[in-house]
Amino acid sequence: MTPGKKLQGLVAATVTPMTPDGQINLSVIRQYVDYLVSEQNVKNVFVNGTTGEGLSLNIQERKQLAEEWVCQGKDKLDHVIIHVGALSLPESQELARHAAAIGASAIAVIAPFFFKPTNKGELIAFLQKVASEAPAVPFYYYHIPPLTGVTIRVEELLDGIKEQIPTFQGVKFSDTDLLDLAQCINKNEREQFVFLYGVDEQLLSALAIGANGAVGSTYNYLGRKTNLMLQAFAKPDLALAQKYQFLTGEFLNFVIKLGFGVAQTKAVMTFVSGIPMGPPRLPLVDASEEFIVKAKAKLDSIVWPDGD
Ligand SMILES: CC(=O)N[C@@H]([C@@H](O)[C@H](O)[C@H](O)CO)[C@@H](O)CC(=O)C(=O)O
Repeated sequence: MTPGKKLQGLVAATVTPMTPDGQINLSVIRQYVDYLVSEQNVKNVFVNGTTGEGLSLNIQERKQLAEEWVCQGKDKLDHVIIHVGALSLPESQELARHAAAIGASAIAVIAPFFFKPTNKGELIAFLQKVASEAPAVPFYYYHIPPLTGVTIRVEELLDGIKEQIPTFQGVKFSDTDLLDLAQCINKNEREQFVFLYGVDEQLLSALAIGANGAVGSTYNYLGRKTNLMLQAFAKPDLALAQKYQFLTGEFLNFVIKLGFGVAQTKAVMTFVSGIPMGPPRLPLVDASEEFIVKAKAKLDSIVWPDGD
């Protein structure tokens, strides 16, 4: 890992490999790291998040996964961000201390979503209690209202947050409310915070507004293509960047209509990378054979601007 290197560009929201009988499968993580770096040109990972089924794992499993990613990512990955959010504050704090002890690059925390914070003060109080357990580790708020139901606007959250959470580094913004994102970026005049966008099918819009990078599930297997979109945007060659966004959108639009979530991401990642990611954990169920056949045919049919 590269301490001090600014987090930008793509971050793969990793899936959690599992054995056919549903145990976490640490043995393929080394291969997974090598695949992301060499085949997808992605050198940052977000572990135990939504795609990683973090909230469906027990504390022990989450710690083992965090350790394996940090260990295998050493000298290969730039950033290993560990999601340590949990419904129970002491569990979240324990995971934060653990992430700090193993040398994670950063931690992130989702809003608690059973008993939900109802205002900014309650949410910040929870985040602060977790962040303070890892006082030397950069901290990200993981905003994903479609799943948490916590809709407190990030723009509001940012005011004065650094005073309460000195390690606050930025936001993983997994929402379609680009007005909120734009207001956050507009407030970030001194560029002290990092905004990583989490809705892969509309990343280009977020880049135009000023997002620094992205965390998402598709960067596991479309990282190389999305990196080409980032390059085109930076050039700037907007028409080329749009072409990449339209094509990833075409794939996602197709699979979303079939029913697309973490189980399906595991299946796609398995057939694209050749690494067995295994089944998801209940209540999620395996992607159907029909889904796999159709998704593979769709992905194979796409002709990318780089000729692939
Ligand atoms: C709801 C959801 O799973 N969103 C994904 C996206 O990458 C999503 O899979 C993609 O945009 C396709 O819809 C990420 O934001 C989640 C994520 O980064 C994570 O796993 O922590």
